[in-house]
This record gives sequence, structure tokens and C-alpha cells, in this order.
Amino acid sequence: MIRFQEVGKTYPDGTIAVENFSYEVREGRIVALVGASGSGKTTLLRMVNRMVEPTSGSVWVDGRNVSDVDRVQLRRSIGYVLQAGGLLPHRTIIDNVATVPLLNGEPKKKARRAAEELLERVGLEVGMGKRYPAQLSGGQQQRVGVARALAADPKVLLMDEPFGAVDPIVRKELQVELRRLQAELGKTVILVTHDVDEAFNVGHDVVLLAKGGEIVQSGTPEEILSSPKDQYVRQFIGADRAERQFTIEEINGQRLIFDGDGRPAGILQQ
Ligand SMILES: Nc1ncnc2c1ncn2[C@@H]1O[C@H](COP(=O)(O)OP(=O)(O)OP(=O)(O)O)[C@@H](O)[C@H]1O
Repeated sequence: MIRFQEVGKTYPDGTIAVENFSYEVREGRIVALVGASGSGKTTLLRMVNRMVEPTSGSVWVDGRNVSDVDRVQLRRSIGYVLQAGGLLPHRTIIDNVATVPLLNGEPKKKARRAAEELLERVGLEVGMGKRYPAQLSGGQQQRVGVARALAADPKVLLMDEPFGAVDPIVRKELQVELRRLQAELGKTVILVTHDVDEAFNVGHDVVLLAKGGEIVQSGTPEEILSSPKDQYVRQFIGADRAERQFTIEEINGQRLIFDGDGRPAGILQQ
């Protein structure tokens, strides 16, 4: 449903951010792009909604080359979640969530009612809608960011380090909630992260990138964890650390991860 076809991006100053990247994101999946800083993750993500134009190749969403779609229309039809929520500070939470539907011409009352429902969906109380972003915790702001991205009911959600600014416990909670929400709503999600644990926790598929957007390995978390392709991947995913010598077993219909000492280390969500 989202297809990167031999895309490349060389920025005007000559920096080659992405050289020749091809990948297909299947509908209704969460794909995590993970890699070191500067490997081209954000550049790739932004090519989907034309915040970055490729200098070679093409990106296709639902069978349409995005370069043929009006930029404003495209951006409003694709949800985008940024680190720290990217909320408008002088607007209330409810108005932040309702921004795109209002821009799309929805009547104010209807847009606000839909925004309230979305707040509940992402686990916030409706009463919070009256507050301003600065009156919310980092984790709450992130939830609002997700609600806002969902407001126009997009089929595709792009998330750039969405949980980068929150503490590890809240981060874990938000990761679990994202999986729940995605299962409920069936969106196709591309998530950019430099945190390999996050990629494995959240992604149905994981794409491990090196400089220039080179795909080092891609596959399900199980595939990568159980057979890292080479020493680089082993190092990147920490497979040499005892706690990362994972095995995966299915117990009572759930896939559990066990670490090198045989302790359960987590659950892979369906
Ligand atoms: N507007 C720009 N002009 C010039 N070079 C850029 C621009 N944006 C990004 N780059 C360069 O392109 C390369 C890839 O950047 P990108 O932001 O896509 O990587 P990333 O993997 O998302 O990195 P990070 O994890 O640090 O956000 C980097 O070397 C970066 O410095």
C-alpha cells in the first residue's frame, strides 16, 4: 500500500541522505524504521507526505504516485505525529485535535465532538480538552499528538520518534497503546525510531537501516532476533548481550520472549 521504489534523496548541499531505497509497507501493518542517527529515516518518512521530495525514484500510496497528488490534500490525508506532540501552544487541546477536520471544512460542533471521542480513544479524559498543551505531561501531550493525527481518519499514520521525549515507563505504556489502537483502527503505520527495543516492541515489521538508507536487514521482530544476518545486526540489536540472546515461544496463544538466562523478557503482540 505504501511503496518506495528506488528512491534517493540528495539535499541541495550535496548530502546523500538516501541512495536507493525500495520497500513495500503492507496495508494495516506497523513498520518500524530503525537505524543510527543520520541513516535517512526521517528523510524516508517525509517522502511519503511530500515534506521531502525524492531526487530519484518514486513513492506510491494506494497505487498513486504521491508526486501526482496535491501536496496540501496529501498532507491532510496522512496523519503525522512528531516528537513532543508538535502541538500548537496557544490552542486548547480540543482545538489542537480538531485542527485538520476544521481545515477540511467540517462544522465546528461536529469536529469538536469527534475530537472528544478521540481523546477518550487515546486514553485521556474529555475534560482535558479545555487545557492548553503546557498544562499536560509529556506523555499526555503525546497522546494528544496521536489523537490529532487520527482526527481526519487517515489510512496512513507517519510517526517520527513519537515517544522520544517521554520517560522510559511512559514510553513503554505508549508503545503498548499504539499497538492496541492500531489493532482497533487498522491503520498503516510507519514509525521512525533509533531505539531498537521500541522497533521490536511496536513493529509488525522492522527495517534496519544503515547510512544512506541502506537496508541491512528487514523482517518481523522474530525473524531478525532469531537470525540476525551478520555481525553488524547482532551488534545493533545487542544480540551479543546475554539479555538479548532471545528465544521466542508460543504459550497460551501469546508469543513470549525469553532472554539468554531463560527469563521471560516480554510479550510480542499479535
Ligand atoms: N535539509 C537538509 N539539508 C542537508 N542535509 C540534510 C537535510 N536534512 C537531513 N540532512 C542529512 O541527511 C542525512 C539523513 O538525515 P535524516 O534526518 O533523514 O536521518 P535520520 O536517520 O532520521 O537521523 P536522526 O535519527 O538523527 O533523526 C543526515 O546526514 C542529515 O544530516
